[in-house]
Amino acid sequence: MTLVAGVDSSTQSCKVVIRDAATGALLRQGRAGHPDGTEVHPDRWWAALGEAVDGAGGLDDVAALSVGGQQHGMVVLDADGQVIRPALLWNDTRSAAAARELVVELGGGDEAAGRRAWAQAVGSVPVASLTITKLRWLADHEPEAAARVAAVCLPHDWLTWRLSGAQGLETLATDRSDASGTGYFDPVAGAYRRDLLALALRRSRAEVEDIVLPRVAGPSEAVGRGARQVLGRDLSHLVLGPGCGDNAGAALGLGLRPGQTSVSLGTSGVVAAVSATPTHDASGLVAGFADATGAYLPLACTLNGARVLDAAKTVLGVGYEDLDRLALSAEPGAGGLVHVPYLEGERTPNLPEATGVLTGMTLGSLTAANYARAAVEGLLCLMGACLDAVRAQGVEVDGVSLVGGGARSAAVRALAPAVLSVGVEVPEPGEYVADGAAKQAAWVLVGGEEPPSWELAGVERLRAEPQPQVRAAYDAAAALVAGAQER
Ligand SMILES: Nc1ncnc2c1ncn2[C@@H]1O[C@H](COP(=O)(O)OP(=O)(O)O)[C@@H](O)[C@H]1O
Ligand SMILES: O=C(CO)[C@@H](O)[C@H](O)COP(=O)(O)O
Repeated sequence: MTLVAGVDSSTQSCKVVIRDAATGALLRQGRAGHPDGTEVHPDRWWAALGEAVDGAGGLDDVAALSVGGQQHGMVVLDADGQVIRPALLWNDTRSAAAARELVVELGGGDEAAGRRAWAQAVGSVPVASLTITKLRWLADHEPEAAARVAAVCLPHDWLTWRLSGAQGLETLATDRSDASGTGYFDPVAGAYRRDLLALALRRSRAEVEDIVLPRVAGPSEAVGRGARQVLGRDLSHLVLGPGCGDNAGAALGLGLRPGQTSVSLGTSGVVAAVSATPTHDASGLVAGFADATGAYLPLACTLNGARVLDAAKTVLGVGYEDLDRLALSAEPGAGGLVHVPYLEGERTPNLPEATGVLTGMTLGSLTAANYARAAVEGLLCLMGACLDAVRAQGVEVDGVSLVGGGARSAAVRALAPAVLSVGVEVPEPGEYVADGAAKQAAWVLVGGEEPPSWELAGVERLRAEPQPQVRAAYDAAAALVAGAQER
């Protein structure tokens, strides 16, 4: 039996799965936590990877490995390959002003023109999550650090590079899905836009010529082998795949085909659809990313995902099961209580400075059950708005696959079809990003035009009468928050 490994180095943890390359059967897995915070030194991901590999029983019998990872994190390296400063993660909003500046600058002073220009150039309008806005922040706030930048890469690129022994900056490699989240890669042309990198760093095009950007490998291309002495092991037998951004990894793990959509409730909330054609959404709600197979992955991502549930359970002083029980004991609409859960600011819609609100509070409505229900409904309505944004890009959505840690919530699963007004399929709880990375590793080994097709186990199919009134109440409350931000 040939074994492959897939890694998901996500915001909150690192997960490793080991699967049979031929059938996809899960053989072993491991996991280790990442530190909290929106700024993390990559060494912490490396340590967690080592721990998760140990938990998965090591890699001695594994033939190939790919790394999927949280997108956009800015990893800057000096000429010796040393990390210059802790990585700024996708959910770090300090570059919100930089994002606004970059939009206006590319539009020659006109914001609307700037939005169109960015959407056309790289498929996405910069928001604080994208790597490019973090580079502008670095240039403006830490110019000495910016001056030392010899290479820029992403979390998954850096981990793959370390596994290969970090043999010089020119051996850095990435894939099209993660490159498309930088803001300086055009996924349609398949080429970096160094002019935009120069704009971000406030340098001329010639001055950024020598900055190393990872080579963008093909979807099933090997990018090297493991090093002889790394993570305390000999990994020289290991073929390394190009890896991918976590959302593209989830799409690959789920086996999504063009026209199929996922809703992921991890740290972020993500609606992503595999598409044969690219999108260029000048509103900025939908990012025009690439997938991990050569197609596209229009995607709407929120800063607020499953941690909305964590916050509700902390407020109520209960565990996940009791939160679910409370939420399911309340009526649809939570007695008029509406929670707009912008607890970390928000990216979709782009309101980085916003805070969450709870409206409709009366002596009658303000119960633990209604609050629990409002938290679940609010999170799902936020995802519903993302679904609408993706639909507005011409993507037909008549059903979704629900994944991520938040899909473990019985209340989320039960309310999703009614609040989202679509059929919902919930595959068995699992690590679909790591599974996608493992599938990519198998594809690297066997080759061919298409990734291997592995059977998905135990898909639950959920249908319910739509409850548009829940979404209407949410939209009204969300409009109040947006209005307050504009003033
Ligand atoms: N039983 C559960 N009910 C609700 N949420 C859960 C449950 N188990 C885990 N979670 C949520 O899953 C989240 C982590 O999901 P995960 O997809 O692993 O995130 P990430 O990939 O961003 O690290 C936690 O924030 C937690 O809220
Ligand atoms: O920023 C995005 C996508 O654009 C996020 O989806 C990150 O990729 C983090 O993902 P999770 O840790 O929530 O899976």
